[in-house]
Amino acid sequence: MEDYKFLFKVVLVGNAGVGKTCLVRRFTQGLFPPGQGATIGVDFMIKTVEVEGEKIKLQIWDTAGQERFRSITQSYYRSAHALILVYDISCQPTFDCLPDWLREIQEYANSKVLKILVGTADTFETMILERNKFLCFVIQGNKTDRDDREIPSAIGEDFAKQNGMYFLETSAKEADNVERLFYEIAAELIEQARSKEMPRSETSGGGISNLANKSNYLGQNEELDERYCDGQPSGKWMMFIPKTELDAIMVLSL
Ligand SMILES: Nc1nc2c(ncn2[C@@H]2O[C@H](COP(=O)(O)OP(=O)(O)OP(=O)(O)O)[C@@H](O)[C@H]2O)c(=O)[nH]1
Repeated sequence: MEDYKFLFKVVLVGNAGVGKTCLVRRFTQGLFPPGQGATIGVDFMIKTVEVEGEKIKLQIWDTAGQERFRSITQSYYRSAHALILVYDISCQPTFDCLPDWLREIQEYANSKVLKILVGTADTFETMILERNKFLCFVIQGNKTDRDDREIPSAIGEDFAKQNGMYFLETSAKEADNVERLFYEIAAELIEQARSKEMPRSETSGGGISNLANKSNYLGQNEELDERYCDGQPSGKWMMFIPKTELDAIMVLSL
């Protein structure tokens, strides 16, 4: 099994044509695709990075910006650790739509919540996340290589600040700030994961069921939700799968 310490799910959303697919391909494949077609539904790519000496697997979900795919893409927001909301700095309407995106994300991120702890037998590292709070939320202006900018950086930055988000401008075309975007997200998620780790003693009292033969559910959070929570979601949920060898899962009743 591949060796990594954390698996993080990063989801990109934003209007059609802002460059989400190009950003993902620039980061995961190091190229700027010529004649990139519109994304149909949702696509995903994986890249393992090393941050602060830890191997981190980033599962990057690229959603379609077109309205007609919205019902498919909505279901991906709620299981994200980090959400990147992208606009095109040379296209005012893509910036004007950001409040609508925020409303929609809020609506879908606030659905059922539950709390699960996942650990390995000997270390039992655990992390708990609030489902209705993304750990890392970035507003990102793309296409900085263009000379027909419509949204000044300061306006984008203000919007991000008002909504408590990170802000970064990138160019997928020129590979400007793209690595930085994903590495900073990974670093932020690691920090938050570490700060949420609980000592072993705090985890006693819950029921532990053996998952040794079910480790193929790594990262499949929706399946974990359904399978291990008896259809009674409540409280918080867990999204990190911390170790390659998953020995046990603890479901806490709240
Ligand atoms: N100049 C410039 N063009 C870019 C950049 N990133 C993407 N593009 C162009 O913008 C267009 C749309 O890019 P995509 O990556 O397909 O956009 P998307 O957001 O994934 O679009 P949907 O899949 O429809 O949601 C393409 O023609 C890209 O070549 C960039 O950084 N600079």
